[in-house]
Amino acid sequence: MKFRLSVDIGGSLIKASVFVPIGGQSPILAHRFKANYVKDMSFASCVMGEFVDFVVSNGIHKLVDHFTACGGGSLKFESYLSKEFRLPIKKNDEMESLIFGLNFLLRTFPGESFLYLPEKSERKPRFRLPTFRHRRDLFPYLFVSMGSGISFVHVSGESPYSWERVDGSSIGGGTFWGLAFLLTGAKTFDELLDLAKHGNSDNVDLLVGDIYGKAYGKVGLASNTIASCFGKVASALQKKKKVSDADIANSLLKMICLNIAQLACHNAKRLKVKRVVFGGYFIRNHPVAMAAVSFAMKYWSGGHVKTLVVFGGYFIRNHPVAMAAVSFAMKYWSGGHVKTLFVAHEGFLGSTGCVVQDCVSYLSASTNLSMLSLRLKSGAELSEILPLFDPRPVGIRSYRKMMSKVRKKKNSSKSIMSILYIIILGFMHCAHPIVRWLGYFFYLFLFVRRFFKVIVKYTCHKYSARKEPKRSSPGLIHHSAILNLTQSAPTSPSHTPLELDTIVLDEKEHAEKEEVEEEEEEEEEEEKKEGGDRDKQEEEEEDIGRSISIDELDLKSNPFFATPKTSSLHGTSRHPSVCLSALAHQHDAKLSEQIPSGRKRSSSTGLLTSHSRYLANSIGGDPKAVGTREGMKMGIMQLKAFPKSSFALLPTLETYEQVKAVEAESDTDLSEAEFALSPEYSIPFIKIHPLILEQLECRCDYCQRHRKGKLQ
Ligand SMILES: Nc1ncnc2c1ncn2[C@@H]1O[C@H](COP(=O)(O)OP(=O)(O)OP(=O)(O)O)[C@@H](O)[C@H]1O
Ligand SMILES: CC(C)(CO)[C@@H](O)C(=O)NCCC(=O)O
Repeated sequence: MKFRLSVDIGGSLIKASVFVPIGGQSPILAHRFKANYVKDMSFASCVMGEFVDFVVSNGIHKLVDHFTACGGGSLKFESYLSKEFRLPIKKNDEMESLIFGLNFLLRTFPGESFLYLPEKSERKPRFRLPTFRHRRDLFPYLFVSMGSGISFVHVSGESPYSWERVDGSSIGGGTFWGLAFLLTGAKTFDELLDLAKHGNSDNVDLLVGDIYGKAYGKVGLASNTIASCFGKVASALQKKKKVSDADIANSLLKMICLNIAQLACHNAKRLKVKRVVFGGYFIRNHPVAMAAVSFAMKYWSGGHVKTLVVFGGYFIRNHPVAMAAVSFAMKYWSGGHVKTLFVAHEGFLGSTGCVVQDCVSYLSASTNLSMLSLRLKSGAELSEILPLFDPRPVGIRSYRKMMSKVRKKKNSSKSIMSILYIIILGFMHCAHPIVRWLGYFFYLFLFVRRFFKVIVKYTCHKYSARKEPKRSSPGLIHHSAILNLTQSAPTSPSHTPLELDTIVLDEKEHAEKEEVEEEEEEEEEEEKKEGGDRDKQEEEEEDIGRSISIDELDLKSNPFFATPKTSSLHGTSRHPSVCLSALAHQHDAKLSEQIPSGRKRSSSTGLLTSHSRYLANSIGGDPKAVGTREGMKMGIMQLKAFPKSSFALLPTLETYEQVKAVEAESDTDLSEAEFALSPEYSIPFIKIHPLILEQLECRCDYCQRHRKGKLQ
């Protein structure tokens, strides 16, 4: 799997996403970018050259063999870009990429969409939502792309072709940008947002109360409802009153957002859709915009449309005023029936869609979105949106430079300190004996500390050398996970195992592999049909692969995990370890094939621990966290990401309460998470949750002895 570069070249901005596979060409890169992820960058369209410079100076164009592009600029700048990068461009449709990216993000990443509820908690107004795992929860919806201009797209399904652009508005982000620059002294977009945050639109807008003196109750207009945007300005200027830039920016932002939300509401009503999703860089997590759009949606739907609104777009950009205004507006106009959602990667929907589509088409044209989501999650992590116009500290090469600077600095400060120590040592001879002895003790302390540091460093080095070496490194599990995209969704335990050592670099090789695998699968199926005994075995295996919900596990009455007594008796993670290692013995042959050489231990528990660490590594987690609360959290997040699997990372989960506690702490809803043996890996013990082992009546010595003891 190679790097992927995608760009969305819009009317105002260029958004780029780079897919970085784990264990990339540079070890620094692999270290810096722990796992596969899509990294976002953005540039103003007017600085197309700057974008090209960024890609070229960081050598990103050398890491890819082509790049994908969407948006109007992908057509306009096609020949310019392909000449600069000396790479072929694959052009994707703008709307198609936006929808693809949005569906992918909403269906894949928990917390991608969030409610903005400033009235609930001022300190933490965001309420992150889980993924839309079920299609019925999401489709159909109305997507509002808030870019330079506004597009309203009706999305009826997951396929990238199930959409129709039903409306548009030329009053959008570009309008705000242009008018705000005209009307205020702001020089950058960020300045504008800052102004809007501190402004008060009531000083500029004419309210119903300003006209009526109170509410116009007969037609349902509250006194604080805006009767006319900027309606106070003319009279204020006539009276030679100054209108502040902040108030103008705040009012303008609200005006445009309210207009967009109003159109969205009318379109939603017309199309009878229940959900409206807003995206585009214009919103850009900006609280004023989000709040304004939310308010408008609520107002204009008149409370009749139960609407789930997801706002995106860089315009809003985490801005508390915009988010509050949108949320308020949506609630107001819908009579409380509208849920206003914002998306975290709003500005990068197109480029993310492109990069993900590119991964899909590279591997297999038939791979569907949900499969990709599932697979990417094995190592995927979306980076935070990086600041605009400041690509320097984030580039690959710049990172290398940065690191070498840090190293140089460290080295020079070390040598200065050593010289200082020698000088002090010289002076100490002339000092009072007490001071001298204190000095000697201090030096002894420094020496001992250094000694331990060296030991720790040596062990860590040994460990990290294991962590990210060339082939057969744990990190490569991600490669495999991605490569497995082409295989059908795992349904039976006999599913093809992951090949940790294989990186398929070209489609041809991959296609050949696939053919062989398909043949093997067919053969296996025929064999199974032959023997009745085998049928039985198959049934058993199917049962193991069955998904079990956490509630089904009835953990409270589970003798192993329900009482604290059990945990004190067997230590925190002994039992699962023993169970797991018993299973490990059963599958020893397979294990020895799959655990990288030199990692096998004589003790089965040791084997398990090493394997848990190995697994932690491979999912981009902290191996030191295995068996700790952090490890638990990570495991839970992982369970969420792989709904059909469970991990050995969870052996310390002893009680249902504990699961619940971690669930609450990690802001994850586990009610839908399924705990089951995953058939994707041929190493079953990795995937077995200790709680499930118990359910499955594990036949390992330890469990059997324990059961006997209980019976007696
Ligand atoms: N730093 C910024 N500089 C310029 N505009 C910004 C910035 N941050 C947010 N914006 C807003 O984002 C808008 C652009 O949004 P977006 O990138 O989604 O649209 P686009 O793709 O350029 O346009 P279109 O989709 O209409 O072709 C701008 O018009 C502006 O309102
Ligand atoms: C032209 C696009 C689609 C380019 O992204 C966008 O800016 C837009 O939807 N503008 C509004 C055009 C209209 O009035 O329908």
